[in-house]
Amino acid sequence: MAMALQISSFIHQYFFSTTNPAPKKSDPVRFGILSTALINSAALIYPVQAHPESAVTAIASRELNTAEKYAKSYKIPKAYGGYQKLLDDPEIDAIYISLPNGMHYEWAKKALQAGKHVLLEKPFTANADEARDLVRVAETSGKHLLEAFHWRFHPAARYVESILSTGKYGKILSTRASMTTPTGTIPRGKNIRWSYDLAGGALMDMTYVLSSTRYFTHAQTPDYVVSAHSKNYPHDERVDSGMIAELRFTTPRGSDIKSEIRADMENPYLFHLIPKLWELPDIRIKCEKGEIYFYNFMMPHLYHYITIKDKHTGKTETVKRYVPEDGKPGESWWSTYHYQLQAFVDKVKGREPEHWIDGNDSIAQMECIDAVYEKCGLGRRKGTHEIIASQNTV
Ligand SMILES: NC(=O)C1=CN([C@@H]2O[C@H](COP(=O)(O)OP(=O)(O)OC[C@H]3O[C@@H](n4cnc5c(N)ncnc54)[C@H](OP(=O)(O)O)[C@@H]3O)[C@@H](O)[C@H]2O)C=CC1
Ligand SMILES: O=C1OC[C@@H](O)[C@H](O)[C@H]1O
Repeated sequence: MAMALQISSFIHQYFFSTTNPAPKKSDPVRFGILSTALINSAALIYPVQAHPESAVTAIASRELNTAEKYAKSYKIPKAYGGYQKLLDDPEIDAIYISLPNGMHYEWAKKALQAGKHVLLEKPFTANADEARDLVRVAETSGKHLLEAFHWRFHPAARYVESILSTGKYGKILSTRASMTTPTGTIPRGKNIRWSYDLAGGALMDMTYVLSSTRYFTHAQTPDYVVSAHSKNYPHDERVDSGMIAELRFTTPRGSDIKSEIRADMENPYLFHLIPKLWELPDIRIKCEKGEIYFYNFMMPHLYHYITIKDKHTGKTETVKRYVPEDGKPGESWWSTYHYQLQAFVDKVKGREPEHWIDGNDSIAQMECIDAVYEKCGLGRRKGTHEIIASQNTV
């Protein structure tokens, strides 16, 4: 189902950004994009079209020809054959990195060292060691670095967070987060999600399940991982096509919170016949005095609902939040990516964004991912540069 969401998001983004083009201000944040990845248009190019203070100035691909074709089709002024060439361009302020997971660390580090701000796709890096080093480099560079957990910037996510922050429903007891896509929607083989060398795998790709769990519980790293079971890709047993795990967290919001997560890139069909298209990414949060359920937390701009059950009264309320409640900037058609862009531009411009994800949060997220991979026996993921280095020493 995740793929269907992705396609809907492209259409949504294309439609609303082309019908709401923003007149540009004189000094936009000039983005360069590393790679011609599929996600670029939904995550950055279309949101930029509808945003007054940003511009996509350059695209880089491994091949110049690919970059040129891409630049032409999206009306991007400059095209580079080679990622470093784009980083060397002094007319670029910020880099959006949509490279395969295993390449995030290397190129984010190079971008920061070239004096650029960085919007880095999830997962932040291949593992926590890389995350720690990258955050250190960002701090030294004085540039901003943001992990592109777009969903957290949307008013629906902000709303769930605000309910929990009131403490009305007491301590959190347990959470259950899930993200799946039916078998066949990510075709086996070439897709980066199946490559060990590019740090693919279900938990890496559908890392939203840990992100949502950690965000709403205010958790950093788990006290321990109770269990973790991977379903392995038959063509490369080091890659998880699915992952189920149970973690325990102690946080300001609860002690020994039981958190279950499930990610599956090959979700079996119901009765071997029906793809479970209704299984959108969701999270259930059980508290002492109530229960909150957030359906489609990952792309809430397309559709979502939030149910809040009060254990005391027995009443259940259903809420949808497509715009911020308090008059803050936002339109009903703004996607998670648009909100994310707004926050990123605010930060670069020296304004206080509505929401932000700091480096320590991204480090803790990668520590959780490492812990789950260790527990299931697959071991922490390796970065592409690490794999190449180990091959060269053999
Ligand atoms: N925020 C979100 O909603 C989403 C985020 N993502 C994240 O974005 C990133 C990109 O995902 P996706 O758009 O599916 O990626 P794609 O597979 O569409 O693109 C990846 C790009 O990376 C470049 N690349 C460099 N080296 C390699 C290599 N060895 N093999 C393959 N590609 C290579 C290629 O660009 P070129 O040839 O131009 O150099 C390629 O087009 C991932 O980190 C993913 O987790 C993905 C989907 C949604
Ligand atoms: O980040 C993502 O969001 C949508 C999914 O379809 C995709 O696999 C993943 O990379």
